[in-house]
Amino acid sequence: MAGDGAAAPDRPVSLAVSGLGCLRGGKVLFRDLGFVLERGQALVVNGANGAGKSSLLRSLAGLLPWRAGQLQWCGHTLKPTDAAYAQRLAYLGHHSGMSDTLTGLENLRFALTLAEVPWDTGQVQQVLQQLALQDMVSRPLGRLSQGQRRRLALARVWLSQRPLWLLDEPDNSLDGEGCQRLVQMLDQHLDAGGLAVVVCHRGLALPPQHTQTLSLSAAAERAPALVQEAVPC
Ligand SMILES: Nc1ncnc2c1ncn2[C@@H]1O[C@H](COP(=O)(O)OP(=O)(O)OP(=O)(O)O)[C@@H](O)[C@H]1O
Repeated sequence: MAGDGAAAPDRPVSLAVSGLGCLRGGKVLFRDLGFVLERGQALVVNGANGAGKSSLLRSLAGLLPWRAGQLQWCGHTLKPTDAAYAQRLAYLGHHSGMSDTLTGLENLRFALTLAEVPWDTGQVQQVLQQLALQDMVSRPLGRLSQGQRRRLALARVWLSQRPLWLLDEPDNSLDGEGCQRLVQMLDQHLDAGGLAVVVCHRGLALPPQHTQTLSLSAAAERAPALVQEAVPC
């Protein structure tokens, strides 16, 4: 199925983070943060506004330099600018990063071309169907609702064929049905052996045996608590 093919890495993947620290605007957001994700596992990150969740995700994506600590991808120690690692991840920030004037399909084609992913019409159609987007992808993005745009951004991630997904509040603007589709999408990605780090205020009903939760404290001086359980939806 499309989801499986889109997510399946060629071989088992892992991400190990240790001693990670982040300084932003002269303030320590977190320090000595660590976790390990093996094939098929997700980390859900929660915490108060301003606690540093997006900064953590940007650090993991190599968009913010990490001040302390180490990242290992499949056992190899990374530098923030490691191009091979960048090609293994799909990052979704608060904004979709798509053009308002292009249609949904044109945006997807552009994004997949940039990511050097071949266009597979069958797979694209299947992902669009799973996110209930078929009827709106021929419209310019600027004429879509926020929830529809978010679904399209998720389609971009799904079709990216990257094993590591870094998703910042992917449920933003999604209705209940959209949240269910997001969970199904993540389930399929994890089933196919992918990894995910998901920032989420509300929590997502991901499989508990494959999900860790990291709570970033608003008080930056405190060490973050890592709990081995899922957050109920
Ligand atoms: N570009 C920036 N320069 C300096 N400080 C920043 C910058 N962006 C964010 N910050 C600060 O870093 C801290 C953490 O921000 P971040 O966006 O990571 O928090 P968050 O946990 O994702 O918050 P939210 O739940 O509101 O999305 C905040 O105190 C914020 O003011």
